[in-house]
Amino acid sequence: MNKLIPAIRVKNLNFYYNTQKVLEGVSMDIYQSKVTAIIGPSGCGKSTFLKCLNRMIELEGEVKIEGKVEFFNQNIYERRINLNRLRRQVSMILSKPNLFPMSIYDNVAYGVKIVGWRPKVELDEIVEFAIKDADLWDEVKNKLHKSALELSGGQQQRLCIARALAVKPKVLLMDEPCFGLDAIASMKVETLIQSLRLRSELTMVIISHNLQQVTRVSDFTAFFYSNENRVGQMVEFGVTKKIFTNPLDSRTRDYVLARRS
Ligand SMILES: Nc1ncnc2c1ncn2[C@@H]1O[C@H](COP(=O)(O)OP(=O)(O)OP(=O)(O)O)[C@@H](O)[C@H]1O
Repeated sequence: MNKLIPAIRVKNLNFYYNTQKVLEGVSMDIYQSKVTAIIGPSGCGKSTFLKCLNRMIELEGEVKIEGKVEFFNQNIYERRINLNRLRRQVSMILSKPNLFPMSIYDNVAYGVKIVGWRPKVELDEIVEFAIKDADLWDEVKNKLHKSALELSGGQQQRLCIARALAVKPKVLLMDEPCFGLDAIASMKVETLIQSLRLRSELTMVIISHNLQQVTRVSDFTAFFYSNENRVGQMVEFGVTKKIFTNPLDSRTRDYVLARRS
């Protein structure tokens, strides 16, 4: 394996909703250009953790964060961080597609326009490239000005990915991106993740309950689990193949085996 460079370093992260502690002592590196999967039982704090990586968690209300999250060596919880810039560079794909009620074209152009004015030809090109990057071009090229909400669930999810790609993020956080999709739509999203993994500098973090999918798409896996006080911890992190064939911790082994059988 080539030298691994951390895009994000999480150092001793504790997280609270109000006074309720949800995550404790999470430390891990998320490597550049790799896919890291987060797995674990429901309620162990996977989504919460993901939202801490671009400060989306602060939209959840009264929250407290201790520890550090460094994005290319800068602590994102420092006061002077530009949140809009951070969330463009560390972009989030939710389990339910969250498109705007506007055209396919405008959805993808939206974030690009916020960053700054561009001539129409340039914008057209960015939109086309992003939709091609999201493996959706052939399906939508003749209806770019139709409502994005008329697309199927799987197409909407790939359009969300196109919208994120249009502003050239460094990291893509995906929270169960295939949730609720049928097998074919789910496979298309998975194929897209595979193709982004092969040909780009993009770093991806994906939460999935589908462990078969995790073994197919990820390079590294982190296993989260709630302790006896129902506080989430990262129990084990490693190369995906090792986590699934020879984990160190019995809790990881039990979870991986139970969900495979
Ligand atoms: N906005 C919120 N306010 C208060 N508590 C919350 C909030 N969101 C989540 N929680 C609680 O935090 C804990 C962790 O939730 P989280 O959604 O991060 O877990 P998860 O591992 O992603 O679960 P799942 O696999 O079911 O999506 C749970 O006990 C949950 O009830």
